[in-house]
Amino acid sequence: MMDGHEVTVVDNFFTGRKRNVEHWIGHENFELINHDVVEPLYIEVDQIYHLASPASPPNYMYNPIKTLKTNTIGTLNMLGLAKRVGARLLLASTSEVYGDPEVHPQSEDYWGHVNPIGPRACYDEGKRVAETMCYAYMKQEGVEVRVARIFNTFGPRMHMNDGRVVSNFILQALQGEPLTVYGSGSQTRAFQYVSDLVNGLVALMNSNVSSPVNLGNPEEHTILEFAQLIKSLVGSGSEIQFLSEAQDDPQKRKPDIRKAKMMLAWEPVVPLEEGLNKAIHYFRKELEYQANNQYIPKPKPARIKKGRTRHN
Ligand SMILES: O=c1ccn([C@@H]2O[C@H](COP(=O)(O)OP(=O)(O)O[C@H]3OC[C@@H](O)[C@H](O)[C@H]3O)[C@@H](O)[C@H]2O)c(=O)[nH]1
Repeated sequence: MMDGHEVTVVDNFFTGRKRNVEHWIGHENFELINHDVVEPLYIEVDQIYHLASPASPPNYMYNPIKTLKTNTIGTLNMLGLAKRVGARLLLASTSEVYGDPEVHPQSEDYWGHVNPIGPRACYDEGKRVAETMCYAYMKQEGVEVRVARIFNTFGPRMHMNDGRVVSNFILQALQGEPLTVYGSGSQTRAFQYVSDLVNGLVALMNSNVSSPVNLGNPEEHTILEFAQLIKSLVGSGSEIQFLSEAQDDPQKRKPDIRKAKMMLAWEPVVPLEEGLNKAIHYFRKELEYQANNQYIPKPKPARIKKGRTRHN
């Protein structure tokens, strides 16, 4: 929008929030449509960033059929729209297409290790078939596609109830609650800050790279290290609580980003601690906002019925 593009945001608000975009309402380049991509959409566009789908494991497992419909029927609808109007489509795919990987770090040519009938399948298999659909439309119909395999990402405007590890740990640390580590905490992840991802998505969309590209920050830590780091950045006295491990939880994950560096001249630039401090600041404000804006329904005054005689 700041570059002069007209942007139409399409959201069914299943996990999104109007408050995340309300500051743009009224801007001449901005439009917001309340729509679910599982239904067809007829608009005129040049580029489609197909980001729809819950991405947090508790959210996508909450309604697996809906997650599957969004990633299959929703992707078909968006590819159909791209074909009709001659638009380029960028699919937000995921590091979860690599499953619980046997190759480390994960590069784009790794086919993955996914349980097709496990609890995560609605999302990881959903995204895998979404990629398949993109390349079928490219080959058969000539639709221009871009596929970003997005690794763990965090930042301001994540939902308080998102359920992913960074927002959970920050909120727990801020409220003095125990930080919930699933399993031993020896599993690893590498987290990128949201602005790095956005720059990567725009670079990929406007590149000529049609094959999948990993977008992530390769700085890898164990989940226990994340818990300790967040505790110390918040200055929290919270305990660390070990809970049972999540089923099919990938044990190691770290992106190989050589392709993005070479073909998009992109790499993450926001250091982990700087990004975490921004997210901590955001959630601190959110907790204050919530405390000051609790909706407490007032008791209704008794209704006085007019024009009726009361019979005892
Ligand atoms: O409170 C928590 C939450 C999560 N975890 C652990 O922290 C790790 C990361 O979990 P998250 O839920 O944040 O994210 P995951 O890596 O499992 O999945 C994510 O992968 C990449 C993206 O496609 C998605 O954002 C999401 O599916 C897991 O090992 C999980 O078990 C905790 O220890 N405690």
